[in-house]
Amino acid sequence: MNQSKEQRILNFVLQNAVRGDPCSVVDAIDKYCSQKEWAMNVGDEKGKILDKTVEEANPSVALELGTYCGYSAVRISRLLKAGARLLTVEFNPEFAAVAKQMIEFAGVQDKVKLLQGPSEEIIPQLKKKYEVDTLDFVFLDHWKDRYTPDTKLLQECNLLRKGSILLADNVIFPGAPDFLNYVRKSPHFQCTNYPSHLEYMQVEDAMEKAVFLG
Ligand SMILES: O=C(NCCNC(=O)c1cc(-c2ccc(F)cc2)cc(O)c1O)c1cc(O)ncn1
Ligand SMILES: [Mg+2]
Repeated sequence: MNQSKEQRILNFVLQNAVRGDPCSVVDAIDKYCSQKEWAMNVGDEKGKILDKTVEEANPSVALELGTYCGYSAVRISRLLKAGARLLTVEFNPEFAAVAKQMIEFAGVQDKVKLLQGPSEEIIPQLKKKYEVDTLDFVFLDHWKDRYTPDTKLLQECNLLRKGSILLADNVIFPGAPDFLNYVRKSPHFQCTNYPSHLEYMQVEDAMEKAVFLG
């Protein structure tokens, strides 16, 4: 059975990165996906915006929606303080299997909990099943038409607190127009747009930061 693109990315990392070194894993994925096969990792240009936002949030508990191969899970978790944790949600079992190996190779498995399943099922379980009180940081990078319903669900489940920071990828390309509308019109969010480019391409994209005001 021939390999998937995601398995090829993982194999390139296993052969070209340094076990236990998250930065070498991130760099190896970027090298492969910019030179060999495009893939929907957040990439280095938007990754730098992600880094700055994670540092601003300095989260004890972070949530990522859309793990894919684990690129941003590794990128985020390398910045977490001792004892902090990242919960990352992936719907697609094949992607989740690759991401699990990527996270373990990077040596961040003690900081990251990978949850495989639909976000709309997992979000309502976070408090009771995953012992979450509130989320300090949320990275939205899953299906673009899920950004708005899942943001509403996070609010309904009382998972956000005054100052919780949401960061959304791809608000220009592929685009999340309803999400931009929702958070920018809502009195409960303070929004900032960060123009950038689609990973590994010269196509315009942007990230949107939405701080929950309570
Ligand atoms: O594939 C699932 N999520 C990936 C979401 N991410 C994206 O779709 C995504 C796409 C692009 C992109 C950009 C240009 C282009 F030509 C095609 C795609 C870029 C990105 O940066 C993304 O983040 C998925 C599966 C599933 O079964 N259930 C729930 N989610
Ligand atoms: Mg994305």
